[in-house]
Amino acid sequence: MAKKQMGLLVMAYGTPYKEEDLERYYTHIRHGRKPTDEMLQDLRDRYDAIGGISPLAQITQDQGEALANALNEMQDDIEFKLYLGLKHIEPFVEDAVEQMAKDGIEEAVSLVLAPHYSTYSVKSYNGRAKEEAAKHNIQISSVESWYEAPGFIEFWKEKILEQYAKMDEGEKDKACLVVSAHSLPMKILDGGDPYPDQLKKTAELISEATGITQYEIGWQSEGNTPDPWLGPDVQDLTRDLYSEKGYRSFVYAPVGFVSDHLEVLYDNDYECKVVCEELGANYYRPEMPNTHPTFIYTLAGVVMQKVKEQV
Ligand SMILES: CC1=C(CCC(=O)O)c2cc3nc(cc4[nH]c(cc5[nH]c(cc1n2)c(C)c5CCC(=O)O)c(CCC(=O)O)c4C)C(CCC(=O)O)=C3C
Ligand SMILES: [Fe+2]
Repeated sequence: MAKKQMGLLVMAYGTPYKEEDLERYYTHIRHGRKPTDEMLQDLRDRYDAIGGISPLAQITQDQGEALANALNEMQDDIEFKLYLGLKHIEPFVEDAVEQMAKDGIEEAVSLVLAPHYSTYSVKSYNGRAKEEAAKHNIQISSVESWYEAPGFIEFWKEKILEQYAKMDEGEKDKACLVVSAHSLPMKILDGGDPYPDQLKKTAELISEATGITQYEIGWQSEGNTPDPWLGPDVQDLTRDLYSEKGYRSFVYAPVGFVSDHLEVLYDNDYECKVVCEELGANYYRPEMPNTHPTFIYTLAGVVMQKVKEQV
């Protein structure tokens, strides 16, 4: 029997491919408003600090391919065909859906490479995908979140414990795990957005799995806008925990992200590290999921479950 063809729409934030892309990328993030020269320079400096451009473009591509391969390996009924759709640079989410239509795809499943659901992130990705899909009569079923998938927790457990294994017992007693995600404007809370509760749940599950009870939730990478953003910011949190709870080692687990990219390589590995150095505390940051098999097979399981719900 011929395999059924299904589109696999993998969506992610996107990043500049080369330095010249920076301005139009930032302008897209700002809903079409050009950043000032100062804002642009500030962003350029941050990319320069991580080596010029972000490794994210390649990692997203690799994650998509690894996921499609895993899905095609684990079952014989469906042939998944990968389409990458990005939020802020080409191939945009709409480009990916249009390509599906050109390829004759009638049915697809979509997944955002971000574990927690928010109106600002996952909802907007899936909304854009569905709007374009409707124009082409493509049926898309969308995974909405996977922040409590056992394999996802298992991945973080392994990587966090790898860091704790570097400490002696005395250091562990004064160590704090900082579980974080990208901050969002506080106005998301008005609509009852589940984002903060989902992060809390991920943190609780990691605590249960690792046995680490000294943990805190923080927010990071907040945007350059006048709105109030969800806090505490991980840098302020680090200072407060140092002085109020006596912690001397900090293990940062930015579980709202899945790749090595600017928000981790700069906001954690540079900014949080500087705070730790100023305080005289130890800085640790577990490896990100990237294309780790535990992570990829977890996503494959989540996608298959969504596909099965549809039949
Ligand atoms: C929820 C969320 C995620 C996680 C979920 C998901 O992945 O979808 C995420 C991820 C990412 N965000 C990224 C990059 C940026 N985000 C920005 C700005 C903003 N992000 C926001 C939200 C999120 N962002 C928001 C509400 C703004 C303010 C917009 C405004 O101004 O109204 C800016 C502008 C400058 C600045 O504010 O820093 C940049 C450069 C990169 C790529 C890094 C790389 O290239 O390696 C990644 C993975
Ligand atoms: Fe962002």
